[in-house]
Amino acid sequence: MTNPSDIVWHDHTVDRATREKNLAQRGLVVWFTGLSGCGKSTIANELDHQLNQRSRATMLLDGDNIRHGLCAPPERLKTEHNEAFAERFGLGFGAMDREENIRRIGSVAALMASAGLITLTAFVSPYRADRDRVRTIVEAAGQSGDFLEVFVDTPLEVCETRDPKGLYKKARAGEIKNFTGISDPYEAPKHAEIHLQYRDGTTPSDQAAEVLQALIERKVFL
Ligand SMILES: Nc1ncnc2c1ncn2[C@@H]1O[C@H](COP(=O)(O)OS(=O)(=O)O)[C@@H](OP(=O)(O)O)[C@H]1O
Ligand SMILES: Nc1ncnc2c1ncn2[C@@H]1O[C@H](COP(=O)(O)OP(=O)(O)O)[C@@H](O)[C@H]1O
Repeated sequence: MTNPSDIVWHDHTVDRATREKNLAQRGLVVWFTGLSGCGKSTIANELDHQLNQRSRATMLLDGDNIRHGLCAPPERLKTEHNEAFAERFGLGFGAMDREENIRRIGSVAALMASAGLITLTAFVSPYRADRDRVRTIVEAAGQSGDFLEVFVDTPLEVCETRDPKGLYKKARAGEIKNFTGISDPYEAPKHAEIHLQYRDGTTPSDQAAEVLQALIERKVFL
């Protein structure tokens, strides 16, 4: 057994305040959550673009991309590791696998925020407890207000009509199990800092601008 007290935190000469001063901004995590197809990736990508037009230092972590590496499924890990390794560390979509997925991403996002980056994340993250745990990790590494939850509140019917990857069709046909909104739960945030309510005709750019405005109001950068 590893005794956690044998692993000691090492403080670095270049601290967070120095990194933030050099970047002229505050590091934080902007956490997009919502159903598949609600617009998380599209809006976060547009916000990333709007921030970079203002010369801000950012990073975007996106569910589909992270599941190609850090949080790959067992089937993908099997090509480079043995079966036992792939089964132990590969992640699917059961509740415990999603919990570990969000834990890993939350830790990475907290490190990025500590580097002074405006860190955007786009994950379904359906469980409130998992998101709240990330909030705690991020705020413990920095300060209260370093975690902004953005609820992309697009109704299931709209997401299913969009079905950009054809996944709802497969889920309805029973070809995908544990599909959020169809055969798996989604726990909506109760106190999201930013609530992007669906309105017909509102563009991803409009919704990204709403989040950008919230960052400006919070003086994340000057
Ligand atoms: N069963 C099931 N449920 C939900 N989503 C599924 C599932 N299987 C595959 N996909 C695709 O994987 C993307 C979700 O990955 P995440 O890492 O964001 O999920 S989670 O936060 O761990 O719940 C999700 O991406 P988005 O559509 O961008 O949300 C889907 O494309
Ligand atoms: N206002 C909007 N905001 C976000 N996406 C929208 C909007 N209107 C239409 N869309 C479309 O909906 C789809 C959302 O897909 P995506 O961003 O991948 O969602 P998610 O990452 O939540 O699964 C895209 O095809 C996008 O073009």
